[in-house]
Amino acid sequence: MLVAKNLSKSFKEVNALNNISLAVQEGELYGLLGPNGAGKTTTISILSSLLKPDSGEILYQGKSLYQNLTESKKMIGVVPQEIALYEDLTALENLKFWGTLYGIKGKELQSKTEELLDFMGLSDRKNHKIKTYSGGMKRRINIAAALLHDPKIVFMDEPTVGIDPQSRNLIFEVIQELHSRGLTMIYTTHYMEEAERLCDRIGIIDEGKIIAEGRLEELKKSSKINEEIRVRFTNVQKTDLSNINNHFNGQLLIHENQMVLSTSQANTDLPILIQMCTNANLHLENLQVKSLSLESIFLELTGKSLRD
Ligand SMILES: Nc1ncnc2c1ncn2[C@@H]1O[C@H](COP(=O)(O)OP(=O)(O)OP(=O)(O)O)[C@@H](O)[C@H]1O
Repeated sequence: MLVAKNLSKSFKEVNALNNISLAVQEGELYGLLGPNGAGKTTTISILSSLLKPDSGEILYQGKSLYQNLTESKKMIGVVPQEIALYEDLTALENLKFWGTLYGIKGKELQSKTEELLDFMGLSDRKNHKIKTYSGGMKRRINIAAALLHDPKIVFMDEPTVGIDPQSRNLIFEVIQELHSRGLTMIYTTHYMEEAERLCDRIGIIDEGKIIAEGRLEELKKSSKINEEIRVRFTNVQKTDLSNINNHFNGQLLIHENQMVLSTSQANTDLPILIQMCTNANLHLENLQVKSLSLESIFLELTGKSLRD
């Protein structure tokens, strides 16, 4: 469906993309996972023709994007990170506005907007102004706007940023339904849980490069580590964990009251860890040994946390 070869892009001295190649099959949900500034938005802006690469090649169904720009654009839908809706218009008016831009008219526009409002579960609110919508509802209309012209491939740029967990689940349901209908999607996120839950295949991107790619099981198999020890403390400061951090150099992630140790030898590391916590007088609230997550794989590959 989509093949991109050796894409590079610089903004003055910032090397935003460095020789990125990827291929997405028809019907696939491909996740681009990476921290802020990794190059996700630049990648999808280039793949969707919003931005020209400095070098590289993009093919849709075997044909060059730029040699078939008009045809290719009809195949592409983009859900931008920023909400692209008029606050003072209703949801229906917004969708009609976007539909007109795509050249959809009359009865077709009417039925398409109604169908998408229904699909997004927002028919009963269609005549309310966008400014009365919650963040999650705006996101759903933003997704609907990208689907009006029946694209074959849709790019979604961090569609769950800044919304509550319930709205996030509704958006996941929408994406899973679109996936089951066979839509090809590229989904960017810096939340590893989303990539794990939704995506068929994941490309891990950092500093403008894809540093690992594959299905979740493949990524896990290729990693040297295989387990995570997750410890939640009742109350802990980063400095309380400095001895533990020094001992397990480079294997530890710390977020607020939680610490995650990535290891290939949980049997040996677990007793040492518990002993060190006892010595430091730390109160454990919860302890789990789990199989590897994407976050630990990212730590192993880059030496840093996805959330930095
Ligand atoms: N128009 C621009 N001008 C200058 N620098 C830019 C521009 N767009 C992106 N960059 C830089 O390119 C790099 C990649 O940015 P990009 O927005 O693609 O990352 P991202 O992974 O999407 O991050 P985020 O999750 O924060 O959106 C960053 O260093 C960013 O500052």
